[in-house]
Amino acid sequence: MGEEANCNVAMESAAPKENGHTTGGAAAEAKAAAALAEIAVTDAAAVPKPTPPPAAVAVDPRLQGISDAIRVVPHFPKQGIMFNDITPLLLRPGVFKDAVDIFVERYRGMAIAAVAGIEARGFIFGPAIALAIGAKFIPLRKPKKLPGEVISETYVLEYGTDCLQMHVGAIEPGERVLIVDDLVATGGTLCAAIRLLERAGADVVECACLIGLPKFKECTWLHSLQIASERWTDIDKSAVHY
Ligand SMILES: O=P(O)(O)OC[C@H]1O[C@H](OP(=O)(O)OP(=O)(O)O)[C@H](O)[C@@H]1O
Ligand SMILES: Nc1ncnc2[nH]cnc12
Repeated sequence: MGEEANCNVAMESAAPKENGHTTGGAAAEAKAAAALAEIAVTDAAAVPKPTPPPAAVAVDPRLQGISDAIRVVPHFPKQGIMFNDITPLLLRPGVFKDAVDIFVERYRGMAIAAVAGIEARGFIFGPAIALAIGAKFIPLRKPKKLPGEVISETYVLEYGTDCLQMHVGAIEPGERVLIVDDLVATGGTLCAAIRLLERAGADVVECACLIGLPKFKECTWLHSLQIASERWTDIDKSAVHY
C-alpha cells in the first residue's frame, strides 16, 4: 500500500508540465534546464527508498557498565564453576546505582508491598530497591539465623543443597512481593523462595536478578538483566521449572 502510493506520486511528478509560453533562445534553454532539474528531482523521487529496518530494541546503555563491573572467576568455589563476582560492581557507586535504578524503574508503581531478598547477595540489592519503591524488606535467610518462628524451604544449588527461611508473619496473605537476588544459575534458589512466599500467602509478582542465563529469557516469573550470561557457556546447567 505504501509502495503503491509512492509510485503514483513519482509518475505524476514525472509528467511534463505545459505552461503555454512560446519557446526559443535563452528562454528555451532556461526551460530545458528547469525541465532537466525537475526530471532529476523526479528520478530521485522515483528510486525506491529502502524500507527502514524495524525499530531496534533499545538497549539500556547502563547494562554495559554493569556487565563490565562483574568479574568472572573460573573454578571458584570449586572446579568447573565460573563464579560471577559482583563485589567489583559494589566498589563503583555509579554502576551500583545504575543496577538498582534499572529495577526501581521497572517496579515503581506496581503496588509491590514487599521486596524479599535472598541471603546473602539479595541483601545487597533488595533493600535499596525496597526503599526506592516504598516497600518493606523481608530477608530470606539461611538456616538458624532468624530468632523467631520460621517457615523453611530446602533446595538444590549448583554446588550443594541449602535452605531458605522466613519469619512467620513477615508477609500478609495477598501481599504483592518482588523477590530479589544477584544471580540465577539453576533457578533452584529462586524457586525455593517463590514456594516459601506462596506458602505464606504472598502474591509473587516477579523475581529480579542481575545475572542470568539465556535459557531463562522467556521465563515469565523472572526478570534478569542477562548480564554476564554469555560467559557461562562452558557450564552445563539445567533449569529448575517452577
Ligand atoms: O540459581 P541457583 O543455582 O539456585 O544459584 C543462585 C544462588 O547462588 C548464589 O548464592 P549462594 O547460595 O552461593 O549463597 P551466598 O549468596 O550466600 O554466597 C546466588 O547469590 C544465588 O542466591
Ligand atoms: N556461577 C556462579 N557465580 C556466582 N554465584 C553463583 N551461585 C551459583 N552459581 C554461581
